[in-house]
Amino acid sequence: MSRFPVEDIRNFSIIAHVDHGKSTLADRLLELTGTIDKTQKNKQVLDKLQVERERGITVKAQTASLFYSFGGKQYLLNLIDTPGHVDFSYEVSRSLSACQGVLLVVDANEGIQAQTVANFFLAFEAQLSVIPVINKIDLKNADPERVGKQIEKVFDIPSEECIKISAKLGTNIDSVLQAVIERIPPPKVHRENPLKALVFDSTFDQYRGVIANIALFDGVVSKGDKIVSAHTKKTYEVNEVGILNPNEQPTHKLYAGQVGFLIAGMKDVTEAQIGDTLYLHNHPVEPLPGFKSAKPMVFAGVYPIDQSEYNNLKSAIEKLTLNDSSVTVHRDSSLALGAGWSICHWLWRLPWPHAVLGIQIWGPYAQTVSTIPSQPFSQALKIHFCELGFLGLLHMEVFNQRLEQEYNASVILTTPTVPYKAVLSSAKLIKEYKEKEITIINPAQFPDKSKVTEYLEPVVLGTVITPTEYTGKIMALCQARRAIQKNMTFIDENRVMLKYLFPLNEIVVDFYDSLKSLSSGYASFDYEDAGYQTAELIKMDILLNGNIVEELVTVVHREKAYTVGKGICERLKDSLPRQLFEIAIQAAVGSKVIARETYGGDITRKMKLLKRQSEGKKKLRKVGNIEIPKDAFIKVLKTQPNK
Ligand SMILES: Nc1nc2c(ncn2[C@@H]2O[C@H](COP(=O)(O)OP(=O)(O)OP(=O)(O)O)[C@@H](O)[C@H]2O)c(=O)[nH]1
Repeated sequence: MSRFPVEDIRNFSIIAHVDHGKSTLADRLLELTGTIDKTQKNKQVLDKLQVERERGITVKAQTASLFYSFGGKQYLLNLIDTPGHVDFSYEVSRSLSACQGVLLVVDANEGIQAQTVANFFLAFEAQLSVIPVINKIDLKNADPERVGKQIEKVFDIPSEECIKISAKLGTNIDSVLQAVIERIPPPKVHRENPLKALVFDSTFDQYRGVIANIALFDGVVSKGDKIVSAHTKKTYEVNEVGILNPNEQPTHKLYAGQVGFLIAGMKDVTEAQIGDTLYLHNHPVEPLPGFKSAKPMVFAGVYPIDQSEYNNLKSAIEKLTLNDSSVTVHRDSSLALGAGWSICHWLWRLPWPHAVLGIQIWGPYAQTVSTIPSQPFSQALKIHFCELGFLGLLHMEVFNQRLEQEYNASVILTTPTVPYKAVLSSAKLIKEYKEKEITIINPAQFPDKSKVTEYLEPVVLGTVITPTEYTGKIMALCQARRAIQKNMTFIDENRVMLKYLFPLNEIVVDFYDSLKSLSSGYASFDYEDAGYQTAELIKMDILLNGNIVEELVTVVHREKAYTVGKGICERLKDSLPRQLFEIAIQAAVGSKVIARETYGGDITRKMKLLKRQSEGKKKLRKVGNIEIPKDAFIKVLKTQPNK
């Protein structure tokens, strides 16, 4: 690695809207530089995760070092592939911190999309050189001239600077590599200074422990060096360093300006914080600024399907969050089960009185009972779960899929919620929470209106880019989601860019799907955090035969209470098994019932039971003898309340 002086190194990323061809371009760059074999028919080599290959998307940024000869010199080009989806822009900005320039890939047919705009500004704000690349020029409908003009209009980059390529056919890939060398500056680093390395990513390997991806800002690191983590102050001996080519390839040393991996006996997942600075023992340095921690936008409870698997799930989550640090574990909690509902959730085949006598049940129920851990009964009646924060819904789904595929953990995710806030007026509550403004993630903790000055909800600034013919429908959709229009710009004669301020809650579940379906898939969407706004929020209870079902308490905007309440009641009705007697399912705000479904009451069977009815019915109603299937509760929580 010493062959490469700093001026012969380029660190760059590829950024683009989803599906515009980043990974395909990365494959071609890898082939052209001989990093991978052309004949292997490699496809998306950098998409290593199973979920990435299945979904055809990149969720995790990957790094590869390429060697390229140009003008009689060999260059070391470090390519960092990044995800394109809105939920993963956190990975994008992390990747950018290790780069000096980017290739901004735009589809020659689709043109600039919402994520193109978002990604461009991430790079622009980081003061990186931007090389526009118009891809897919082989497509029948490709119009690179039009896209070039869009780039000039929206990003102020002269259209002559655009490189027109077909990543699929390998057309003009050479010009891309040459532009990387000519237009991106080498990193500004000092090899003679003591080591200063940024951990910009890390993964956990069962056998080798933590593998950190590092970018060296100063100095040199070699196998055998003693290094210190600025974050934990722990000292380690470096076992292995090397480059990613794209698989790990050990080298003797890594020098400032280079990017590679490092293994140093970090066993615990908490030891390799992304954003940490590593330095040599006895040569402390000023740590690099690190990264802002990712801000979760949606929260969801994660339950193991089998409660006895809870500890395994917890450790799988710990490992996966090391690799995907944008997931925050908000709460590792347990919900004490009170009402008959919850007990039935556990012992769903048993009617309530049996559950009370739970420990003494034998015979046909023995199987069910044995799923209760051998703890005191009160302990057994707890559902253990983790509440996790995600950057968005796709992020949540991908995390779930990765837990299953990479860690063999089967989980159930509940409907996502957003973090609301309340400004407290009650002195007692302020004392209890030790602050005036509290964030509410668990709806059960939503303070009563009489105890607050105001409620606040998170808002985002959304960008929609669409062909003009769908503008009317999209505006109506945005309005129905309580959004406020901020701006409207034509990016060419056929496309318009709309900016709206959205309550996050209104877009978090199904907005993207609705937008796609009413624009036949042509509109694109992206959003950025825009703080909080005052909102008329209310807490809504769901009652079964007059008993509040704790797990289904939700916070909704006053305007949406009826729709959401009705939806939950209907879904609950559909999820419960047939009942002999009538049960009321109600949605209520305070003491006011706003939606109601009546359910059950099988007439023929009822007739037969008429004689016994009166007493029995009363008893059953009183104790809420509802046999609730295990998945009913989950179905209701899982299904999207806004639909
Ligand atoms: N016709 C044509 N298709 C292309 C070209 N480049 C990529 N594609 C196709 O476009 C689709 C998306 O390409 P990817 O490389 O996966 O796109 P990406 O931007 O990496 O997508 P994400 O990883 O999901 O963000 C694939 O079906 C590619 O085969 C091209 O130059 N021409």
